Formats: sequence, structure tokens, C-alpha cells
Amino acid sequence: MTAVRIAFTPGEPAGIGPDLAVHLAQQDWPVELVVVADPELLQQRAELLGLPLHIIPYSQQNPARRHTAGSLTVCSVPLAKPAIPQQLDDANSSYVIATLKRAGEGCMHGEFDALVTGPVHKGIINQAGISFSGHTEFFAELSNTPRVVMMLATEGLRVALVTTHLPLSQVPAAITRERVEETLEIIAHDMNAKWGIEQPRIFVCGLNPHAGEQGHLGLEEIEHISPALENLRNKGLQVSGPYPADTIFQPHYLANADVIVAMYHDQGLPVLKYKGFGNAINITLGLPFIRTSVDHGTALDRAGTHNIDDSSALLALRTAIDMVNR
Ligand SMILES: NC(=O)C1=CN([C@@H]2O[C@H](COP(=O)(O)OP(=O)(O)OC[C@H]3O[C@@H](n4cnc5c(N)ncnc54)[C@H](O)[C@@H]3O)[C@@H](O)[C@H]2O)C=CC1
Ligand SMILES: NCC(=O)COP(=O)(O)O
Repeated sequence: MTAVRIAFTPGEPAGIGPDLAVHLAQQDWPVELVVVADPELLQQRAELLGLPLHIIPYSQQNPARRHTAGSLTVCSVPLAKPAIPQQLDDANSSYVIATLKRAGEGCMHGEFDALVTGPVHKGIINQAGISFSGHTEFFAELSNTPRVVMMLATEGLRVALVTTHLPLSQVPAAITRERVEETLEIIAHDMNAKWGIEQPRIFVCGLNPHAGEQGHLGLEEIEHISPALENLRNKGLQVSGPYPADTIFQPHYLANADVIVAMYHDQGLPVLKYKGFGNAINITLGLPFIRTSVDHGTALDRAGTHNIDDSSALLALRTAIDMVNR
């Protein structure tokens, strides 16, 4: 029987992504792990870290084999320039995009059963003239999916977002009834399909302080969020809110929720990271393939050092394996 095949993209070559790939390789896995990256980059990082790494060139034709500690199957995508840990170089931005494209297309064609992503540096990709706001948006576009949802999860808390990488000044206009409804429907669908929660209890934040204080502190709750929730309740979804964001994250409320929905990135994610940074993962809901990711960024200051925490990468891979098996 052939094994499940999971792709890992290390992301920014000057960051800790290559280190994470080397760390992941140090233990056995019940799946084939295929790292989509430059093999020399991985070999050099392993040498720097003093860890063993026997690279096996990937071939789609070979049957998938379970990963054994110390080896690593690598689907080669060449760097434009040798990468120096901790030093961003926009010459390698197109390399980063090429790895995401190769891995994402592999998932869509059924070559890979899931994708786990390491951190990319959004700034340096844009500096190279490539418009890029995040993996979430990139894979939505690659797969022609009109709406996907970013959700971060740690023990005891899941936070999903209505908007993702949007300047704060553009958030209010993006909070439309349609967008809120589509987001919540995707969450309800995927919580059921991917986690087996039949009727997920979804608690929704307002946008404004005190959820708009009956319209005295903003109208988005009255004009968009509440009508969306009402409509979804009529369709049988267990959605409640809009709640003041500074109230809903109290443990007393969280105990009754399967997912908290925040209106924007920094409304929900600081709480999630305060609770579980390092032991959390990022999952894209609504995509036609499974994608999990680390909960942190490129941590440039730690690339090539022994001072990194690989817990989120390990958890992202374990979660992807569980999701494939389910
Ligand atoms: N999934 C992704 O691709 C993500 C990418 N980013 C990108 O990362 C870049 C840097 O973002 P920052 O805000 O500086 O966040 P960051 O997460 O890279 O770093 C914040 C702090 O946490 C530390 N840190 C992060 N991960 C760590 C780990 N695994 N082990 C030990 N220490 C760790 C860093 O050293 C730093 O002190 C940005 O360009 C951002 O766009 C940020 C979040 C997610
Ligand atoms: N803060 C999480 C984050 O920005 C992750 O973005 P993405 O690259 O996974 O879309």
C-alpha cells in the first residue's frame, strides 16, 4: 500500500523555514514528506545546525514511502541566489512563489494529499514587484476559489477571520452582509466536513467597540453583521452575536463556542497567540485541498541558530496527517 504524500514548503529561504524542514526530517513520519525547495539550501542549513540529512530526489513516478528519520525527499526548485540566513534578498522572491505554485498545483492534481507551509516574508516578495498578501489569498487564487477563510487553532480556542491581510482603513467597507454570510457558511461546512462537528457553535464578534453600542459607536453591526446572522439562523446554522470582542474572549464564553469569528486580523489573532503561540496552527478553510501552516513568521533573527521552537511546524504536520486520515 502506498503512503500518504504531504508537501512542505519552507517559505522564505533566509528565515527559519529551511531549519524547520531539517527539524521535521529528524523523526519518522507515517507519511511521505516531500519538501518543495532548493536541496542545496536544505543541505547547507542542516550542516549549519549540525543535523544529519540524506536528501532523496523526489520523483512523482515513485510510490510514496513513509518518511524515515534523517532522510528527506526533496522536490527541487532552484534558488535564484544562494540564501544567507537572516539576510533577505528580493532576488529569491520568485523562488518562494515558485515553491508555493509547485506545491499548490501538486495538491490540486492529487499528487500531494495535503500541504503544510512554512513562513514567507510578505514584504520582500512585494519588494521584488510581485503582488502578494499571503498564502491564504495566493492559494485561493491558484485554485480559483472565490472565498476562503483563515482560521488559527490552539488547544481550547479556534479563531477565524472575516477579512485577512487588509489595511485597517479598508476593513469597514469589506464587512458586508454577503461576506459575513459566505465566511460563516464556509466555517460551518468545514467544521462539519473536516472535524465532524455537526452543528458548530459559532460566536461572532462585532466590528466596533462594544459591538457598536446599538448604533452609537458604528453601524456595521446593525447594517451588515446582524442581518447576516439572522439569515444564517433561518438556514439552521448555530451562529450568535455580534458580541463585543473584548467580552467574547472571556473563558466563560469560550467554553460554549467551537469557533470565534473576528472581523479582522488583529482583532482575533493577538488573543489566539497570547493563549497558544508556538502550539497553534493556521488552517485555510474552503480550499479544495488541505493546507495547514505554522502560527509564526519568518523569525529572521533565529534562522540558522539552535534557538528555534519547532512545535508549531510539528503540530501543523500532525494536523495535516490527521485531516487526510479523516
Ligand atoms: N505563515 C506565514 O507565512 C507568516 C508569515 N509572517 C511574516 O513573517 C515576517 C516577520 O513577522 P514578525 O511579525 O516579525 O513575526 P515572527 O513570528 O517572525 O517573529 C516574532 C518574534 O517571535 C520569534 N519567533 C517566531 N517564531 C519563532 C519560532 N518558531 N521559534 C522561536 N522564536 C520564534 C521571533 O524570533 C521574533 O522575536 C513578516 O514578513 C510576516 O509577513 C508572519 C506570520 C505568518
Ligand atoms: N498571522 C497569520 C498570517 O498572516 C498567515 O498568513 P498566510 O500567509 O498563511 O496567509
